Amino acid sequence: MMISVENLSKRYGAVTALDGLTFAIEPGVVGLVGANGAGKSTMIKILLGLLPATTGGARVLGLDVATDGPAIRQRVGYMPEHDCLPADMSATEFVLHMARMSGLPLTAARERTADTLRHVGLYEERYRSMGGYSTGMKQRVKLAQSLVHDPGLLLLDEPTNGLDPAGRDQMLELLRRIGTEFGIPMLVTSHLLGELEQICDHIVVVDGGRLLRSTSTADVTSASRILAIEVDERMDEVGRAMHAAGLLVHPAGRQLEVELVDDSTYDLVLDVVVQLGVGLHRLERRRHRMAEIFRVDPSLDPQSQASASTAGQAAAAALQQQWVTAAQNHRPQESDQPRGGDDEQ
Ligand SMILES: Nc1ncnc2c1ncn2[C@@H]1O[C@H](COP(=O)(O)OP(=O)(O)OP(=O)(O)O)[C@@H](O)[C@H]1O
Repeated sequence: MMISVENLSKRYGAVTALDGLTFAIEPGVVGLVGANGAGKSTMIKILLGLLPATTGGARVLGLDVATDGPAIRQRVGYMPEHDCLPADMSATEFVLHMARMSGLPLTAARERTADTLRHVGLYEERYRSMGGYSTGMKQRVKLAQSLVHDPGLLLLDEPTNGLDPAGRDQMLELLRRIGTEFGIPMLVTSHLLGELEQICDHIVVVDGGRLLRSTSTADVTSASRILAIEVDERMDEVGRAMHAAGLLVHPAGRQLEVELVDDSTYDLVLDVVVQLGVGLHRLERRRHRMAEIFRVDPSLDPQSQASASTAGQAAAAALQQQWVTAAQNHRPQESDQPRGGDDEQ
């Protein structure tokens, strides 16, 4: 197990930063997502053995955070969230210093420093003072110093923070390569679910210090029970005919969405299309979107739901209402007076 956390809580005076978290993650590229203040940095500091938990505990690479902090920090690379680089040092000087601090002999430290800086995409600039670096360059140096001692695990706190969209993409690509090509497991935090979805095998979601989900990305983004259908004309009429055929259908922009019950759903859809003689542009199963993991999971403690998923419940209720309304609007006996041609523009 890469990381296991058991009933972990952390309080700073009256503030509860982490509240009874339990989860376990296998080696891989793992995302820890939550809004600002959700408790991500606190979690990372506890995992490094730098901050004691108030109650509960955690193990990192099999080591106990309460007693094995120094051994954990020797084996783990850490990229802190905030700018922490000395302005008057060059990237080479700084990363070499960090390599020496971790115990590498001088020659090995020099080699590793040059290799690591090249891997993260810093070339001639590495001899210049870091005070003049862009945010993207500083993030690369922070990443390089976390990698230089060849760690068994990386803990990266908001590595895309402050980057523009192109810089974010480059950083995500770099992390993906480090995770897959070099095979270094990592825990990456972000407040942006969409970013982590791109590179992570597993996602842990925290909200207000509580665990909302711990799930594999593949599970969440697997195929849904919804068929998306696009026809070349008369979408409203097609929708009504599908409803008359017993399908649960509703419009979604320029497409119709039909609930997939079993294989016969495909036959019913195709029958309608053939009967009405319209052209079928698209017929495919929708993928789940990662954002759906913010929805309520009934297996979780009810208290965490209340704060966590108001938005999720509202979204689910709105979706339900849409289905009902759409079904009413598609009632066949009203077919001579359809809704005012919406969704056709
Ligand atoms: N040293 C501290 N003393 C008091 N409260 C703290 C301390 N550190 C963090 N907190 C509080 O604990 C909560 C969790 O903070 P934490 O920094 O872990 O969240 P985060 O998810 O990393 O957010 P961010 O991305 O904004 O850093 C917040 O309410 C924060 O204000």
